[in-house]
Parts: sequence; structure tokens; C-alpha cells
Amino acid sequence: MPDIRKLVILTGAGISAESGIDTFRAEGGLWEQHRVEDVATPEGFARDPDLVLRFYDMRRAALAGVQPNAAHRALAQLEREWAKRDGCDLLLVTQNVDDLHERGGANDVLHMHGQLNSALCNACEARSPWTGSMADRPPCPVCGAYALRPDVVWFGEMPYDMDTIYASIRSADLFVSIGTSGAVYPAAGFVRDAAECGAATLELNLEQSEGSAWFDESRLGPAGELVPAWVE
Ligand SMILES: CC(C)NC(=O)[C@H](Cc1c[nH]c2ccccc12)NC(=O)[C@H](CCCC/N=C(/NCCC(=O)O)S[C@H]1O[C@H](COP(=O)(O)OP(=O)(O)OC[C@H]2O[C@@H](n3cnc4c(N)ncnc43)[C@H](O)[C@@H]2O)[C@@H](O)[C@H]1O)NC(=O)OCc1ccccc1
Repeated sequence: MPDIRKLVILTGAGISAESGIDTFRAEGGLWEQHRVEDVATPEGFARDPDLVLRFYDMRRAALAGVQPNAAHRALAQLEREWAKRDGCDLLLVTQNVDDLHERGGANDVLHMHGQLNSALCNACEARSPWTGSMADRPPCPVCGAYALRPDVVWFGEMPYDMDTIYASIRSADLFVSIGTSGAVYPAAGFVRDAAECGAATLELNLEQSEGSAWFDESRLGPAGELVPAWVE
């Protein structure tokens, strides 16, 4: 990648599939087990907060039983190499709320849809590292209010750090998408934004996605094989 200086990488649930984390739309995936409207919307939280808090407690607890895979580790290695190259920028943005990029060795990961290991207080808006349960309604560690919610972006809510993401996409030489179905916006629109700003675009995915037509190149296969091969 000699002529690439500005690189943006977007990841989705597919990069964590080989670690044993359910994807969303696969057979038996998360959205088959739970109605999105009930567990991943502000309205669902208002209607039945216990159901939502238990849903995220279950996913948070499951994190302890999984490990990063070769794809996570390869991106961490790329991050280290890229940091040594003068005038080169790498933005690693993920839709995933798991912590496998960081446990795979990556330091600078932008979680545009939030993180399971973080609590958001609806009273003081503080964010607190969180690894335990939230269903037993603990108080906010900052203001003491009983108003904690999972620090994740639900449908209808604005994703995090969109200005940073769009600024990087606008100046990118290469946009790479890994393990995402291209079904959820605004993330699903990034490839089009990048292409319109003149970036080359590459997709690494198990199968064709809803956005495949927008990529210059699509390599199909498991991320655990495709990503280390691409990074090499
Ligand atoms: C369903 C969809 C049509 N709806 C939306 O997109 C909505 C509404 C909307 C907005 N704009 C639109 C435009 C058109 C239509 C609709 C909309 N979007 C929103 O509400 C967003 C907020 C969306 C975020 C919701 N929260 C999530 N997650 C956090 C919670 C939680 O995790 O519980 S979304 C969640 O689902 C998405 C799942 O997608 P994937 O990660 O791709 O997973 P999926 O299972 O679908 O696919 C896996 C892929 O991996 C591949 N794979 C599997 N195994 C492997 C393997 N081993 N190797 C490689 N690949 C593999 C498979 O082949 C597959 O392709 C991810 O984004 C994930 O974060 N907010 C917003 O728009 O705010 C206003 C706004 C306006 C302007 C600008 C900014 C904002």
C-alpha cells in the first residue's frame, strides 16, 4: 500500500463472528432472538427497561467467554506499523459494541455505536467504565442518580463522533469495509461517501453485502483469513 497515506477501516459484526459473538442478521442471529424495536430503541427502553438492561447484561457477560481472533490482531499490527509512517493517518471505526479490537491490541478504535463496557447516565450524562450488571439498577458512580443506561447508540439515535468520521472519509485514499452487511445507516453510506471523494474502496466480507456494488473490489471469505492476508 505504498501510495496510501490516509486509510479508513470500518468493521461490523462479521469481524467478531469467528470469536463466537453472534452477528445480527445471520440465521439464529441476535435480531432473530430479540425484536430490534424492543431491545435497541429508546422507545423499547422506555417501555420495558428491564428487558433491555438484561439483553445488554447478557451480551456484556458473554464478552468474558470470547477472545479476539486473527483479524482483530492483524488490524492492531497494521495500526502499529501505520503509526511509524510519517504523514499517514489510519482511522479504525467499528459498529461493534464489543471490546475485541482493543483486546486484540488496537489502541485507537472509534466505537460509533457505543460500547458494552460503558454506562451512560441519563441524569448527568457521565460515561463510566462498566463490566457488571445494570439490570439490578445500580446508581451512577458520578452523580448517584438511578438513571444508568447502556452506552450504546440505539436506532433513531445519532451515532458518536460523526464529524471525525466524515472528516477522515473526505480525505481518505482508501476505504476498507470488513464484516458488515451494509444494512444500517449512516455506516452503510460511508462507501458511497468515500468513493464520491475519490477514495479507492475494498470490501472484505464472508458474502456479498447490500453495498457490494459500491466497492472497487470485494474479496469474499472469513475475516480471520482475509484480513491477515490483506495486511501482510
Ligand atoms: C435497519 C436500517 C434500515 N435502519 C437504519 O439504518 C436506521 C434508520 C436510518 C437512518 N438513515 C437511514 C437511511 C435509509 C434507511 C434507514 C435509515 N439508522 C439509525 O437509526 C441510526 C443508528 C443506527 C445504530 C443502531 N445501533 C446498532 N448497534 C448498537 C446497539 C447494539 O449493538 O445492540 S446497529 C447494529 O446493527 C448493525 C449490524 O450490522 P453488521 O455489523 O453489518 O452485522 P450483520 O449481522 O448485519 O452482518 C454481518 C456481516 O458479516 C458477514 N460475516 C459473517 N461472518 C463473517 C466472517 N467470519 N468473516 C467476514 N464476514 C463475516 C456477513 O456476511 C454479513 O454481511 C451494526 O451497525 C450494529 O452496530 N441512527 C440515525 O440514523 O440517526 C440519525 C442520523 C441521521 C444522519 C446522520 C447521522 C445520524
